[in-house]
Amino acid sequence: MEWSGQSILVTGGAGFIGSHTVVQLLKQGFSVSIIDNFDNSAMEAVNRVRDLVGPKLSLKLEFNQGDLRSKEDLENLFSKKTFDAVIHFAGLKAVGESVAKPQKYYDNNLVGSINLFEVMEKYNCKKMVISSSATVYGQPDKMPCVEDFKLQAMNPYGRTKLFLEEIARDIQKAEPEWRIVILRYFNPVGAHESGRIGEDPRGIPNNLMPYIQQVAVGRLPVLNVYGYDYPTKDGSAIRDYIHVMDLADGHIAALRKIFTTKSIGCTAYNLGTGCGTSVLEMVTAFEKASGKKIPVNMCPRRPGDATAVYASTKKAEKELGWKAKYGIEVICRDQWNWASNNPWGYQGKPLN
Ligand SMILES: NC(=O)c1ccc[n+]([C@@H]2O[C@H](COP(=O)([O-])OP(=O)(O)OC[C@H]3O[C@@H](n4cnc5c(N)ncnc54)[C@H](O)[C@@H]3O)[C@@H](O)[C@H]2O)c1
Ligand SMILES: O=c1ccn([C@@H]2O[C@H](COP(=O)(O)OP(=O)(O)O[C@H]3O[C@H](CO)[C@H](O)[C@H](O)[C@H]3O)[C@@H](O)[C@H]2O)c(=O)[nH]1
Repeated sequence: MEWSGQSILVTGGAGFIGSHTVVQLLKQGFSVSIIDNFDNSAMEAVNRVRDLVGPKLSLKLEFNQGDLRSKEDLENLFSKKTFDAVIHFAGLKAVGESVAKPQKYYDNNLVGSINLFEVMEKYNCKKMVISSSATVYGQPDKMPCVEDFKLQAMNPYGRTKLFLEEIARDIQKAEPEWRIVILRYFNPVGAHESGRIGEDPRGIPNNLMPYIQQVAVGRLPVLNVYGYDYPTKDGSAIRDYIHVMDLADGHIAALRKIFTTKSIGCTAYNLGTGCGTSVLEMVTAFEKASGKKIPVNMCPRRPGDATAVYASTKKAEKELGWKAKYGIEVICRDQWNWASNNPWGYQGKPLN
């Protein structure tokens, strides 16, 4: 079967990873429909995706404001158009908020996903790429994380990802016609090389890179480094930071696999680089890329954080033919390009 030129529904396509993936999908010749409720994104991101791909490819992009928790919104979409596959990004992702408001996370991430499965089944669209996370490995005793490790969630957000994976496996087992690829992202960072689209979190960022970025542009005074007594080379924790454009290409590789492999079943792949970088190494790399000093405040460990998490990349390399191209220098260069051109994100100026 041909695997490009088809019609793809992207849930959460206005968000950070979704917007970058939509650019790559359009460039590869796919037609794209987005559904997003702007819970954590803005129309400006979609407008900029259109600018980046140009007027001709923009004709192949359709935006629908809608919520996966509303079956009516999904019915409206599927009854009007035939989709060859769905890439499912839509979801809430803040670990701390999920601990404080677990129902909100189960409702949004699981009810929304179950609605999506039901409507896809009804309209006989049974090919899907799902966003999961390295968080489903919990705190493994061995590194790198291999796809067949025991899965274990540490908080409500992580449980929504783990349950979503299990739901997908059960549905595919019951109805073998489904072809599903689950992608477990490690730490997605960086931005499109144009500096036009990037990550724009609401409120004070929880994650390292957006926080460093906001210190560099003067929105925040100092970076709190959570943990300086880990058993690592410099005492700070280690993660596998992956460029969002590498991730976007990983989704194209997953689609190719789905369209060309009848027997794919429901298969999970790590999307990471296989390289670990410490918090302090990342600070130094960002200072070098930006020419800005990032003041740091050494703090106690953040509860629930692991010492070191990085991916085994062998399965994705072998079976998807995909490998990350970019390291932390390019990540920091592109993140700084986005930050310096858009110090206040898509809103353009501080919100009062
Ligand atoms: N960024 C990360 O660190 C990371 C790591 C691992 C996994 N993930 C997963 O990848 C996916 C994408 O993450 P992201 O970083 O692009 O997040 P994001 O918040 O930037 O994008 C998610 C998008 O989904 C939309 N959305 C949320 N709930 C919705 C709903 N019910 N209906 C319609 N739209 C809805 C939001 O408005 C947003 O545009 C998420 O499922 C997330 O859990 C992200
Ligand atoms: O202001 C900050 C923010 C983070 N960190 C440290 O930086 C490292 C990375 O933290 P992030 O919050 O950026 O990322 P995590 O690895 O904790 O988790 C992220 O990536 C995971 C996948 O591995 C999950 O998807 C999770 O939901 C997502 O938040 C951690 O050691 C953390 O303690 C700081 O020192 N200061």
